[in-house]
Amino acid sequence: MTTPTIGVLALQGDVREHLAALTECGVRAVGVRRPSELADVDGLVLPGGESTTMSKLLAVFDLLDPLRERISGGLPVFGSCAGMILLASGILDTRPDAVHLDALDITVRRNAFGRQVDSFETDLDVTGVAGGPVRAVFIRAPWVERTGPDVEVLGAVKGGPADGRIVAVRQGPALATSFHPEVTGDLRIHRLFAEIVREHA
Ligand SMILES: NC(=O)CC[C@H](N)C(=O)O
Repeated sequence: MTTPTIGVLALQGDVREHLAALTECGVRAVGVRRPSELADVDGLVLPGGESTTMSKLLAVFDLLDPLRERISGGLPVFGSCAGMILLASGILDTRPDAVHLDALDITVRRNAFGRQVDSFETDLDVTGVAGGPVRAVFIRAPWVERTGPDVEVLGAVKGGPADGRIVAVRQGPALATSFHPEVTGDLRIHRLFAEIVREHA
């Protein structure tokens, strides 16, 4: 395949950081705000930010139906933090009208790590990521409370009050992390996603 084009949903959240990380991975990285832009990408990153705000903006920007269609057509997607929440099939502790895109057969709990530890960092082994643990940065992050039979658990917290909580998952072309790989300068998660995009092209 020629260089894949990977979009970053650019409605809200840490769009620039994902665009920079993807560009460093050698793919063409573009912001996606319109259905025509969505139609042109080989994969899409849903960034961290605020999932209920992004839910509303998806509808305002007429992206909800086209995005659902592309996901059911097998578009590779990577959601980090709020992006993971949007990709889930079930969401706990959210607004009743929050959007779930059903790309992953998981139930997530929003803001699961609690207020005292709203933000923290830890080292995490991630299946499929070679070269040692990933530095995982959690910012008012969700965790995964249920995984369906087709979901592969790629990473879970080790130690502390959240020991064993699932924070990285994959189901076919859909990848999600509770944490923010775009803020650490470690490109391995973005490279993994770029590989998934190439495989599915
Ligand atoms: N850093 C993040 O993406 C936080 C997610 C946010 N707590 C939400 O519920 O959408």
